Amino acid sequence: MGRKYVFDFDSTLTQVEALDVLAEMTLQGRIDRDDVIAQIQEITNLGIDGDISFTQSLESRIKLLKAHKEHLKPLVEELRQKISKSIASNKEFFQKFSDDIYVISCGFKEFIDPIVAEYDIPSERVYANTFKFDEEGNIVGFDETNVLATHNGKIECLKMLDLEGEVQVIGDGYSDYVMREAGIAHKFFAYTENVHREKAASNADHVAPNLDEFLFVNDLPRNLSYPKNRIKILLLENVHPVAFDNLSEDGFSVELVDRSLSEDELIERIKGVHVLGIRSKTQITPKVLDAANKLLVIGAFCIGTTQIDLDSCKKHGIVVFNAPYSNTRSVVELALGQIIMLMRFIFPRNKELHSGIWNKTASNSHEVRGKNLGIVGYGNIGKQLSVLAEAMGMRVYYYDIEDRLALGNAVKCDTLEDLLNVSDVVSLHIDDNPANKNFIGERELAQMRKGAFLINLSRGFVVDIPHLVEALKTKKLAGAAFDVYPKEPRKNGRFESELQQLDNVILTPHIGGSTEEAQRDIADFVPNKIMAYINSGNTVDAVNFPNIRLPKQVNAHRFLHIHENVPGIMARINEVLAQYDMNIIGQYLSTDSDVGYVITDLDKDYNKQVIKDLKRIEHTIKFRVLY
Ligand SMILES: NC(=O)C1=CN([C@@H]2O[C@H](COP(=O)(O)OP(=O)(O)OC[C@H]3O[C@@H](n4cnc5c(N)ncnc54)[C@H](O)[C@@H]3O)[C@@H](O)[C@H]2O)C=CC1
Ligand SMILES: O=C(O)C(=O)COP(=O)(O)O
Repeated sequence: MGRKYVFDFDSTLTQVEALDVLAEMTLQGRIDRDDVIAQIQEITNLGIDGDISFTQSLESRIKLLKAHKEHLKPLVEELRQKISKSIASNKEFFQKFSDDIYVISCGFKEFIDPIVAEYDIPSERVYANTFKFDEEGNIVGFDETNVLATHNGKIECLKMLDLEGEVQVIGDGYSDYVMREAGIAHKFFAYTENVHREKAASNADHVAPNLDEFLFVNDLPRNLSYPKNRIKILLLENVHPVAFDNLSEDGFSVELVDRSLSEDELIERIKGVHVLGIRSKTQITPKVLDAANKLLVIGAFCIGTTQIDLDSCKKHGIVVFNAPYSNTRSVVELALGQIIMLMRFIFPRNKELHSGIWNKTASNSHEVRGKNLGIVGYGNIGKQLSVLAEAMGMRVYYYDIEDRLALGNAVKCDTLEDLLNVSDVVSLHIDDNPANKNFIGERELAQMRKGAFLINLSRGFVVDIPHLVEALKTKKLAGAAFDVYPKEPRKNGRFESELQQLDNVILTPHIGGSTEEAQRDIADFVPNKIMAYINSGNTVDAVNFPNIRLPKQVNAHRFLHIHENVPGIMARINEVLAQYDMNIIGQYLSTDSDVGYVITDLDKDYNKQVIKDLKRIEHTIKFRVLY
């Protein structure tokens, strides 16, 4: 005996409560509009949660509404735009199971019928109230003889229907749950895509954050093979809240942690996590990756990626993205500020004055105009600094191991020594490659001008700190500004460094890229990359993986196969597909020396056994099905 599916309408099939929308329309232009809308919403909620009788709730709302027949057409138009997202994307289910789907709603047939008709639910399977109109077409009441106008009317309604087979109820409210409580329905799915009502959720057999989850649990035809709410995302290190919004709005289950986690903590937390978001502090080691049984992608919500073992990630089929541009401007602005602060000895003056000492002096204070700025590492940050520093009248010299075109009037130095010899300020912007450890050591410090300044906003290990301390103490250098350190704490609290208490040394706690603007931009950039990979397999801009931009696939399944790059895998994949008579409508391959990434788009229906066979192909690292 088949199953029957009983759907609620308001806030389940649509994102909204239709009577609230109607109120917005009818009350337009009235000065007490906001008050009346608030009253209506409150009454709606009281009714849904069963705190007042439904008839009472309906009567009061209709009275406040003052609606007219003519409002119904625009109302339906509006509701059409407000179909719940996962309902709209699973139209096929409604079409295929049309005979088994019912709507039982305490709303009104006048607006429900036209909406659900588009989902192949005919009027005779829609059970709802009907309006009463006066001669002028004003809505003055409702058919009071309808059971759905009474308290717990849904129970009576479903009883009268006397449906055969297992009855499943899908709705957002307690008034839907009561059908299950009364024993007429067999299962109640609390539908939370639009609103989470605790009273319904806590009583439900299953909480369905969307229709994908409901269809998945029942193994029914669906648009997504795996519901997004089952994809777990763990975001560490206090990433900007917009990242949470972006990812949860797309349907993922997102958890936030405001600090970095140690290896042991991460090993504990990473199980079952599909997407991990980190910043510069979290170390992703092979041990962490071994524990990451579900991990598909890591988002570095920063520029640097050496905290991540990129090769191990690749071997595990884990794709890594970063945000290479979002915080560059913020770093540049801080560097500019530090150049001025250092050359004017502002921090020593500031410290003196805070401790009650007035020391007005021009000694050693200089304008930055006409001074030589040496930029080491002429990449995204170095180049921007070059342009802005020239705008302040500085003469820019730069050194890079790669050939980099000079911007403006900047002068390229052939050797680091040339740059160090000529610069009044040296600013380090080389990348976080471990080969850059102690890049500025005793010899390089000796090559700097007497009385020069050193700025490091790149990575702490790039400078040999004991030798720098020596150079500062002996006054070889007149000052330094450091934002990064060889050892940085995982969370806010105590910090110790040999650079503390030195004259004219500005210390900041790795905040070069920590501005609202930069973090906000990263919170869009990285989630977009993550979503593009999870939702369609795109790896454009991945830092450790063959890059591939895929076309949007409509009406097809997409198989993503990651394997070790050894000869013959592609042929094996296609052999398996041929065995199952699968029609390939598109196939894309991208490889690097270690891995191959094959994406195959196929006609709709397929034998599930094919997945097992594809996973069994030797050298397979990961396999995933989309749609
Ligand atoms: N303090 C903070 O909050 C932030 C720090 N950073 C750090 O800033 C640094 C620079 O970032 P981007 O400009 O985006 O990197 P980038 O990759 O665009 O540029 C780095 C440049 O350094 C050059 N380079 C590398 N090693 C070198 C060497 N030994 N000698 C000379 N040149 C060398 C590269 O060829 C490249 O042109 C990175 O280490 C990054 O992690 C980035 C953002 C925020
Ligand atoms: O972007 C980078 O590489 C940085 O150093 C900034 O890191 P953060 O996001 O502040 O941990």
